[in-house]
Amino acid sequence: MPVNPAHTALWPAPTVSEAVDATVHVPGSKSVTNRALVLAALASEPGWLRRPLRSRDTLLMAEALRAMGIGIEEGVGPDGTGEAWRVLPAGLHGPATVDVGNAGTVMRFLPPVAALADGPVRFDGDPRSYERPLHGVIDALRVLGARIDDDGRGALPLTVHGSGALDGGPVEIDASSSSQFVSALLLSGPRFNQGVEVRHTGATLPSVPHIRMTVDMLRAVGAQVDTPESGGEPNVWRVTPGALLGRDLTVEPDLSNAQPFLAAALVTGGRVTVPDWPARTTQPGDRLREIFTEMGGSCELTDYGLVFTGSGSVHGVDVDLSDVGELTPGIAAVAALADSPSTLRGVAHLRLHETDRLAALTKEINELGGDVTETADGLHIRPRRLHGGIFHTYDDHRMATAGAIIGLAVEGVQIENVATTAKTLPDFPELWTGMLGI
Ligand SMILES: O=C(O)C1=C[C@@H](OP(=O)(O)O)[C@@H](O)[C@H](O)C1
Ligand SMILES: C=C(OP(=O)(O)O)C(=O)O
Repeated sequence: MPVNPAHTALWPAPTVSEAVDATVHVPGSKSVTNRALVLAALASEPGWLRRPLRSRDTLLMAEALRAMGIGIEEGVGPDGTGEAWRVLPAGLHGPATVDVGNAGTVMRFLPPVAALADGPVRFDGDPRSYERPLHGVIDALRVLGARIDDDGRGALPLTVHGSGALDGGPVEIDASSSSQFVSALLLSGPRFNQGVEVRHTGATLPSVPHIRMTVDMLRAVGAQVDTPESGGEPNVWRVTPGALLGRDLTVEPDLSNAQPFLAAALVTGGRVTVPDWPARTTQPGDRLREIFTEMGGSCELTDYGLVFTGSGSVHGVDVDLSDVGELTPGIAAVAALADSPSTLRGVAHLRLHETDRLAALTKEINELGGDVTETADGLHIRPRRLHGGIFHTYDDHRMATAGAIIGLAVEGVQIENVATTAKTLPDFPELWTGMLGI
């Protein structure tokens, strides 16, 4: 297979000797944008998405919905300011083909949508997408009445033979490998004939805030959802069948993508302001206020946004990241530069993310002279003096941003394929050098 030059290109990560002092406008949330697209597509009237994230994952979602017949017009908003997408719901059609890339949200949220289409919808994606868990969605849809052809591994590639409607009803799943199984079934649930009742039977459940995000966004478009938090049984979510409203939704900045910029303030003893940080949010990135404070910074949340200030010292942490797994690479990078060891727990499922993130972080930090060991469910990180070298990224956007954090403090770090950040943050190199005033 020919090697894509972008995949081997090296980006010299800038090193700084002075404290960073910058304001960084972080683009919209991937998780919110892709949920909003699905909900708007399933609504019974047109809707708007303002400040959507425009990245590989969200463009794949938009393209997939278009392939099934939904209108999505990219342009400026009704008041003429800022990017806004108009979503025009329509009957869902097959035959259609969906490229999921390596987007968990696309490969998991769309098979239930495809089950509502009136013909076959073929799903395919990057080689890594074949390895990422999808059995929870496939098995559940079969129980709920869908016909799906796969190669028997419970993974991509596959075809959902939509018949225009799905019975729905109760279903048990083990979502211990991805919270997105639960979110996927809930998002389309209002359009199933009997709604859906999802019962998680596994021993652990990662990324619970992302399930809350799904529930909040469903309720915001008029769905009735019963949850463990609203007095229901533990690990059971129930969605009542019903029409969804078309809304005008403004997407919050992606707080997980704010992480490298906040980390820059922490590592350099500087200050970074992120405008429009929401006062209340279900995004897991909000936990950074607490975790990075424990690691040596301090923060102030104002009407303008979040001001995060480093103290000049970086401390290790012992933290359970099961709720906020996508923050692990960035926390590991900061922990490798700290003045004491760290233990990151509760994230065994990261072995099945964009890459095996526990193995990748261990290997890449150790190749720069670090001392990281994998545990059954996380990492032990003992800081050491690091040196330059190539930081491989394995087509993982968060590996690239983790390498850039280390590069701030360690000369000669070269990030392989920084373009992989386009998955959720296409302007990363420009935002990074802009923050550093380069
Ligand atoms: O629903 C979502 O938007 C996400 C849920 C989480 O997935 P897992 O539960 O598979 O970790 C998270 O890691 C991912 O980045 C986004
Ligand atoms: C795990 C992630 O993405 P995905 O939505 O592809 O699961 C992530 O963004 O860290």
